[in-house]
Amino acid sequence: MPKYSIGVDFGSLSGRSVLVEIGTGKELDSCIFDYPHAVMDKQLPDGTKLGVDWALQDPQDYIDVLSHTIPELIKKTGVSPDDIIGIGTDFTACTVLPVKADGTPLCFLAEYRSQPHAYVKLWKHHAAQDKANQLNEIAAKMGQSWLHRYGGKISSEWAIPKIWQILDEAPEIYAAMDYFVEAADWIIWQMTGVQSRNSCTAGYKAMWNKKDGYPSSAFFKALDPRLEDITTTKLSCPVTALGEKAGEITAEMAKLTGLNPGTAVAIGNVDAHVTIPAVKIEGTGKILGIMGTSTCHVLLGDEEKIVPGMCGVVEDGILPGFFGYEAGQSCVGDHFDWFVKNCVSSEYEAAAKKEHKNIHEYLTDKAAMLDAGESGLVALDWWNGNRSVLVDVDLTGLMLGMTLQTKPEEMYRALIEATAYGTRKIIETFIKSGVPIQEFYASGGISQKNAMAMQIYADVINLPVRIAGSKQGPALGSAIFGAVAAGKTRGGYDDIFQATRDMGKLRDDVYIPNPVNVAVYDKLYAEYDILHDYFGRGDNNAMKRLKKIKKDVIKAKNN
Ligand SMILES: Nc1ncnc2c1ncn2[C@@H]1O[C@H](COP(=O)(O)OP(=O)(O)O)[C@@H](O)[C@H]1O
Ligand SMILES: O=C(CO)[C@@H](O)[C@@H](O)COP(=O)(O)O
Repeated sequence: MPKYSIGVDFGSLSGRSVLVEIGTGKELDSCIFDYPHAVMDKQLPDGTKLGVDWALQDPQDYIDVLSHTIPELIKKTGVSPDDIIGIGTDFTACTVLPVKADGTPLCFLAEYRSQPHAYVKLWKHHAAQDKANQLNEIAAKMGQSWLHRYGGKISSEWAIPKIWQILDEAPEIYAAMDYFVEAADWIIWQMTGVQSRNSCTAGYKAMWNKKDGYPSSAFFKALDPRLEDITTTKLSCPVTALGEKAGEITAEMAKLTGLNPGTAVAIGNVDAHVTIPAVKIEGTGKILGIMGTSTCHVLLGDEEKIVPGMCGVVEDGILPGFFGYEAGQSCVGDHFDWFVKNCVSSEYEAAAKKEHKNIHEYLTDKAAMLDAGESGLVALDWWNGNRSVLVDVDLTGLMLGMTLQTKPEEMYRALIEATAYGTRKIIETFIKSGVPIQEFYASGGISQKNAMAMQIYADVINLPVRIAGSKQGPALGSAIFGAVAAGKTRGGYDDIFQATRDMGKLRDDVYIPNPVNVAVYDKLYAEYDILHDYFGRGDNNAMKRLKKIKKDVIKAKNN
């Protein structure tokens, strides 16, 4: 009798569950649940206004993903819960929330319902940039040795800038929280009844290291004396390595999901990192881009190398025995989404409808008729800041070369190309720093939906591009970890590498660079490079000045 594992992928706007056969990786079915509160970036449900660059979520939506998708999956597939032996989950990160000692989120308590700082701060909450700047300055001044593991700069997306923002702006929330936890770990807590912290988010997002632990209390004290004991209070909890079992489904969670109590639950994981086994990567030289709303790049290395502007290098941070590297682009599909929502005429909308295409497909088909370089456009991919290699969320978008003849499909293509240039910058930085890369693997929505974009990536980075065999890369990866949590004696695996070989999937087709396009894109990339350094490395801080003017005006308007 085959055994099964469930993988649940908690994305930025929805959660997806997939039921997978252990041993083959065959996906029987999947279910999706859109978060009712989506991303709160303007106001809370009661109308409380949020500031510029805020992005919050309501953790009830995560529980609703489990209670909707898992029973539906069991019903649709007809698989008996007796044969579902494991479950794994992955989350966006750093997506963090303040909770009480029993795991209750502060935002569930009536007294904090109108307090923005009581909610989940989503990974793309960028309002703690001033804290990140101060942290980076102090860490550099104090010669903190861990800073190099994060490419020399901590991002405002991460845990410490976010909790420091709470301490500064809402000290009562800081005092009221017993723990500050990643949503990746909170959901595991809800499922098993036990708190755990996974090595991936602790390592990449909270500066924890397998050998050295967290930065010293002297460092936290230098940030703010009130943070001195943070690692033994709000962050305290032993860190567990990926691939371990976190616990088992509780009776209460069994009632909610239809799973059997006692089903093995894998330790929490991150949507990008968890996808490595899903695409059969079990060694070095292959960089994986999870291309959706944003792109996260993950890669295995044999040694710890210092790579400027990477998000981090964490020992065992992706697979045991390797140094896991992460880099990323804060906005990829979001660029295209912004464009189709704001810059396409009703004439185009109507034409797309007539051809029974969605607007992305319509624009892509038109853009695919163009040759590389034909539009005369070049864009910077910073509509949501720059995560790597500049690590600066205050950078903004730019498109150069527009004329009265410029068409929407040309701009759409220029935005796709810009994200490919951003990826090339990241790849070149890794290679220059001694981390070898020979192939690009792609997973996530865009890798499945847009063949033109994938060919552009192959041409811009001049590397073969391989595509994930599953439309649900992260969820499949989570299910693989779920099978490992169950263990061999229950019908799963003891070894993540064997599970990867058996259950990971890649498509047979490969995008091979076209030499004619490679030559044109080399020239365009040279232009991108000049603009990248001019606007991104301080020669011209116009983007920051504009943002400052905007913030001041909005603040005055709201007062
Ligand atoms: N055909 C397409 N070509 C390019 N981008 C697309 C296309 N269809 C949707 N997108 C973009 O893909 C993103 C969603 O990616 P997906 O992987 O499904 O979600 P998530 O990042 O939330 O996991 C959106 O930002 C959307 O703009
Ligand atoms: O930053 C990370 C992982 O480190 C991602 O979780 C974050 O970019 C969100 O990814 P999505 O684009 O929503 O899939």
